[in-house]
Amino acid sequence: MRATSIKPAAVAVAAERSPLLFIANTLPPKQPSDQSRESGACQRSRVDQSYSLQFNRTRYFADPTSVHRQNVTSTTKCRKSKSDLSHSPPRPPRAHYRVRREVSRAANLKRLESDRETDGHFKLSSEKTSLKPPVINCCISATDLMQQVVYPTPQGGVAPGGKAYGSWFDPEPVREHAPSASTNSNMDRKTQLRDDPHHAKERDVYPQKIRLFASSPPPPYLFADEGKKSPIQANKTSKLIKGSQPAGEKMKPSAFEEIPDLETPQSPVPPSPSREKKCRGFFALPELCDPFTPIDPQGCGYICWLLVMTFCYSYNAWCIPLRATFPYQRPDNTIYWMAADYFSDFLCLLDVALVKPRLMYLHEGFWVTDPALTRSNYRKKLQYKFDIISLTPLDILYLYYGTHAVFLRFPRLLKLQTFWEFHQAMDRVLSSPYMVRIGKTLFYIFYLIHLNACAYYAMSVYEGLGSNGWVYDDVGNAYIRCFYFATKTATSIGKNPKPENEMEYLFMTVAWLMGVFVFALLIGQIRDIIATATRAQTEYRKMVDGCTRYLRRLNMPLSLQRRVTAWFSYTWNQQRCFGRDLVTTFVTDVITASEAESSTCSPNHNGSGLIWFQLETSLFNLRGQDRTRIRNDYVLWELSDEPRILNSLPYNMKRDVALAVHMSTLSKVQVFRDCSESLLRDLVLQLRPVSFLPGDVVVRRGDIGHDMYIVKTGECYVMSPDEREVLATLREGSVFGEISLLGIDGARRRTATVRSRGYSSMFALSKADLDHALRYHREAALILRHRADQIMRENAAREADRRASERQARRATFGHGVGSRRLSCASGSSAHANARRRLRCASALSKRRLSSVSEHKAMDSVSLAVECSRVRTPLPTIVFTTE
Ligand SMILES: Nc1ncnc2c1ncn2[C@@H]1O[C@@H]2COP(=O)(O)O[C@H]2[C@H]1O
Repeated sequence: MRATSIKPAAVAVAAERSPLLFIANTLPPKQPSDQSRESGACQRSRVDQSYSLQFNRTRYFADPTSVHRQNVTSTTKCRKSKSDLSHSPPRPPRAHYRVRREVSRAANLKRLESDRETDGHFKLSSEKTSLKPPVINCCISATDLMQQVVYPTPQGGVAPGGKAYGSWFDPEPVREHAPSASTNSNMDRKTQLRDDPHHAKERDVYPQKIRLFASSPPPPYLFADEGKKSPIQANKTSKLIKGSQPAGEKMKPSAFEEIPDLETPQSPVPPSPSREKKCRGFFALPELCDPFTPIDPQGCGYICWLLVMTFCYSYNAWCIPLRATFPYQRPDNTIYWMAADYFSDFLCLLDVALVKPRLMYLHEGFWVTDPALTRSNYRKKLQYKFDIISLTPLDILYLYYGTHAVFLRFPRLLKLQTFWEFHQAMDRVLSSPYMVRIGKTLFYIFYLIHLNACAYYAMSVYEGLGSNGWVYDDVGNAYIRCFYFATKTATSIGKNPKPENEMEYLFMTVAWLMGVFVFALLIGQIRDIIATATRAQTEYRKMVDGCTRYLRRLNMPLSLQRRVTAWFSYTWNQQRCFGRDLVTTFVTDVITASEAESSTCSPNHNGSGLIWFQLETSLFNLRGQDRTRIRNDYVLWELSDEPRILNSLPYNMKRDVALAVHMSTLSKVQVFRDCSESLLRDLVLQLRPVSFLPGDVVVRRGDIGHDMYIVKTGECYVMSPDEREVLATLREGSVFGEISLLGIDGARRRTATVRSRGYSSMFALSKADLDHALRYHREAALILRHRADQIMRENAAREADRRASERQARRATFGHGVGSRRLSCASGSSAHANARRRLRCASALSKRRLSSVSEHKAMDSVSLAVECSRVRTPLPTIVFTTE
C-alpha cells in the first residue's frame, strides 16, 4: 500500500490552476511518420517551438509544480524549463493516466488514513486533518476538468474526459471513450455512436454523412514513399495513378493515403505565382545566397549569418565610442577603419535587403515560405524600422565634419536586435547553452565598463589631461588606464581618486549607481545561470543528504542506509536526474524489506514511502526548525519530479521524446519487434524506469504480479524454486514478469524469483497498462501468451524431472518398492514419463483445488497454492484466435 497522498493534491491543484496541460493535449498533432528516427536537434527545435507557443500564448506554463515556484519570473521559468529539458535526458513518466490515477488514489485516501488509525501507526492530529480538504476538493475539481475537456479521437471526433489520442493521422484502433456529456457537435455524436453497440446501424450511415459535408474535392492521393519526391514527380505519379485506375472504380484512400510532410508544413495561404517562386533554385546557389529561396530561421546557414552580423554589430558597438573619444583613429590609419566600417555596412545592407525578407515564419503553426508573404512579414516588424534607421548614411556628413567625426555612425548601434536574435538561436541549438548566456551577460558588463572608460577619457580631455588629481594624467596606455578606472568605479571597489568639481562628482555618482543597480543585476544573472546549470546536481546532493538524515532519524540499520546511498549514486550516474516516483518506489521497497528484518525501525512509517515519511514527520515532529527543513525537502522532491518537465509538453511531443530516448532499448525487445509500431507508441509513456542493486529481488516466486519488466541495462537471473540454480539470464531487451500478469488459468502468482545480478535498470509496465494495450494489440497478446506457455512448459518439465529424480533417490535410500514395481521405477525415463502424463491429465479435483485457493490469503496458503500448482496444475491450454 503506497500512500503518496500528496501527489494527488499537487497534481490536482496544478490541474485546477493549469488546465493548459489538458488543453495542450488537444492541440493538433505534429507527427512525422518516423518519429523515432528524428534527430536530437530536430526534437529540440520542436520542443522549443512548443514552449514558445505555450509561452507566447499564455505567458504561463502548464507545469504541475508551478505552484511552488511562483516567485520565479515567467521568463526565467521559460528558460529553466527549456534548459531542464536539454540538460536532463527525459525518461517516460507515467503521465498518461496520471491525473485519473491520482483521482482514484485520492478517493481511497480516507480509507488509507482510517487503516492507519486502526493499525495504531498513525494517529489523527489537528494538522493532519488540515491535509484532507485540499486533497479531496482538488480531486473533485480535477475530475470535473476531465469531464469537461474534450479530446480528439483518431476518428476525427472528440471524446470528453477520455485519454488524449496522439494524432488524427495515426491509424490507431478504435478505443473506448467515456460516455459523452451532451453536446451539439456532430463529431461528438459520431464518436458516441461509434463506441455504442446499440447504434451500429446509425454508425454505418455516418461516414457518408461526413462525405456529404465535404465542400472541396478530395486531394490527389500519393503513395507513401512519394512524399519525398519532388512536386513535379509527385504530380506525374498522381496522373499515372489516375490513368491506371479503371473508370468508375473508386480509389481506396487507405492504400494511397498521402503522408503529409509534417516537418515543414505548407502555408495555408494559397501561394501567389510570384517571380521568386518561378526562379527558385534557378542559380543553383546555396540556400542563403539564392535570392529566391526562403531561409529557415532555425537552419545552420542562418545561424552562421547571425554570427557574422553579431560580429559586425560588436565591431560597431565597441569601435564607434572608442574612436569617437580615444585618439586611435589617426590620418594614417583612417583608410583601414573606413574599409572595415563600409564592409560591415555592406553586410548589414545585405541582411536587410536579402536575408531578413526571406525568413520563413510560423503562421498558425504553418511555415510560411512564400517570398511575398515573408517580405511583408519582415516589413511589418519593429525590427525592420530599426534596421533601416541603423543604415542611415549619416557618413555623408563626413564631408562637412571630417572623417574623425565617428559619432555620425551611432545609428549603427540600433541593430541590436540581430545580436539578441543570435543569442536566442544559440540558446536553442546548443545542448548546453549556459556558456552563451554567461557570455552575453559578460558582454553587457564589459561593454558598460567600456562606455564608462570612454566617457572618463572624454571628460579628461575636456578638462585637460592631468589637469587635476581626478582626471586621466596621460601616462601609460590611455585605454587600459581608463578601463581600469571605470572597472574600479563601476564595481565600487573603492580607492578611487577624489572628484574635485561638480562634473566629476556627477560622473562618479552615475558610475556608482550604475555599479550598484546594473552591475548587481548582471552579476546576479550570472549567478542564476550557473545555478540553473548545476541545479540538478545541487538538488541531487540535497536529496541524498535529506534522505540520509531521515533514515538516520528513523534509526534505520546502517546497511540499509548504505544501500540507499548506493542506489542514489547509481541512479545519478545512470540518468543524471531523479524522478520522485523512482525514489519513492525504491525507498518504499527497501524500507518494507528491511522492516521485515529489522526491529529497530520506527513503527509509524508503515513502509509507505519516503514522501509519506516526510509528511508524517512534518506532522508529528513539531520542532519548528525541523518542520521547516522537512517541508523544504518535500518541496525539493516535488521540484525534482521529472515528469513535470515532460508534462509541460503536448501529449504527442511527450511521446515522441520518450520514444526517441528509449528507442535503443525498446527496439531490442522481441515482443515489440514482432508487433505493430503503434503498440510501442501506446506503451512508451506507461513505462516506468526502475533500478535495482546487485542481488536485489526484482520479483519473488509466489508473490502476486503487478508489473512486467523490460531490462534496459544490466543482467538478471531467473532462479530455480530452491534458488540454487540459475534457470535463465536476462539481458538488455529481455522481458519478464509477464506470466503472472497474463493470469493464465487464473493464477496471478510469480512463477519464479528474478534477481538483479549487478546494477540494473529496467522499465516496469503495470498490469493495468499492459491489459489496456493488449486489448487493442492482439498480436502482442498472442506472442506474450505463446512465450508464457513455452516457459511454463519448460518449467513444468524441469520440475517433473527434478521430482522424479528426487523420488528415485528417496527410493534408493529407503529401499522402497519391490519386484516389478522397483523395476519400473528404476528407469528414470519411465518415471519422468509418468510425471509428465500426470501433469498433462490434470484431474478435475486438482483444478477445483487450485481455483479454491484465494489469492488474498496469507502467505502460508500462498506457498500451499504454489506447491499445489507445481504438482497438479495442468499445462495451460492456450487458445489462439485469428482475430
Ligand atoms: N525458465 C525461465 N526462463 C526465462 N524466464 C523465466 C523462466 N521462468 C520464469 N521466467 C520469467 O520470470 C518471471 C517471474 O514472474 P512471472 O511468473 O510473472 O513471469 C516469469 C517469467 O517471465
